Amino acid sequence: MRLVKQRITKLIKSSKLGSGVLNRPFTVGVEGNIGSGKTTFLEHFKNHEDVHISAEPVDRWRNLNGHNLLGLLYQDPQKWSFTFQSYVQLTMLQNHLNKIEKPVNLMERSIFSARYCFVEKLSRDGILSPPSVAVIDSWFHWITTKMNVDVDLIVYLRTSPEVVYQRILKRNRPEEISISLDYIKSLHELHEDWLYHKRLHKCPAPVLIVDADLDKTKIKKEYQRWEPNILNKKFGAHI
Ligand SMILES: Nc1ncnc2c1ncn2[C@@H]1O[C@H](COP(=O)(O)OP(=O)(O)OP(=O)(O)O)[C@@H](O)[C@H]1O
Ligand SMILES: Nc1nc(=O)c2ncn([C@H]3C[C@H](O)[C@@H](CO)O3)c2[nH]1
Repeated sequence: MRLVKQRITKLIKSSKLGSGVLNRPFTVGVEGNIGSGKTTFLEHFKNHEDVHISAEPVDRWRNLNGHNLLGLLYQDPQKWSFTFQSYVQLTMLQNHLNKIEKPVNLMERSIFSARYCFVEKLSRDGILSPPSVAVIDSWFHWITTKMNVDVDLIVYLRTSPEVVYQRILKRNRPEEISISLDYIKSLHELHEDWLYHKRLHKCPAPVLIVDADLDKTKIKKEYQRWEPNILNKKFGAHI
């Protein structure tokens, strides 16, 4: 309760731009590796009257004025990763700032995982050059200090790389045919450092850990276990 009080006080004191401080719903960031089940998790909540789903804007990344930026990224990351990350940062910012009427906003990923997991990976691999990372970071810093992109809770769909890799193969998204198990393992370690060990970048909110390796037949109970924390409309009740 003390933590919630602190966050409400921070919201009231915060003079951030963006959607204002008191008309922001209880915002939950659903994070996890590729194929960890984020979309499936959101499906579980999508018919709840108090919940708005902010899906990851993958369709926009696959068609920006006819350009499939996601496809270009995976075909030639050296050439297209800056272009792609620039557009990811814009579209995720738009998701954060969307005017939501409902008390709970469930976001699929966030501006934070784009920076702390994906950009981090591209930077460490030397695919994004230091000047490119510096530009992305400059935008990220301005956005996260001047705009109201706060998240109140993170749900981390924690998985094993081998499990999600099989799911990705089975789902067979055309752009993802070049994804390797090594890439999935690296993204897993970055999620773990950020959300489990909390030794990478600062964590923007408390983290709930969901065992997302559980198969579809068993995972519903795991989702239901966390409903009270996620449907925390008391927090968002003031909008
Ligand atoms: N618990 C589960 N058990 C088995 N298969 C699952 C489970 N959750 C999701 N899947 C399957 O794995 C694939 C990826 O699931 P989903 O699209 O929900 O993941 P995601 O995290 O949204 O992926 P991405 O990061 O690529 O958007 C889908 O084919 C889905 O049906
Ligand atoms: N490079 C990169 N940066 C991001 O910020 C990012 N966010 C998501 N993705 C990829 C993962 C899935 O293939 C697909 C759907 O999540 O998009 C990203 N890829």
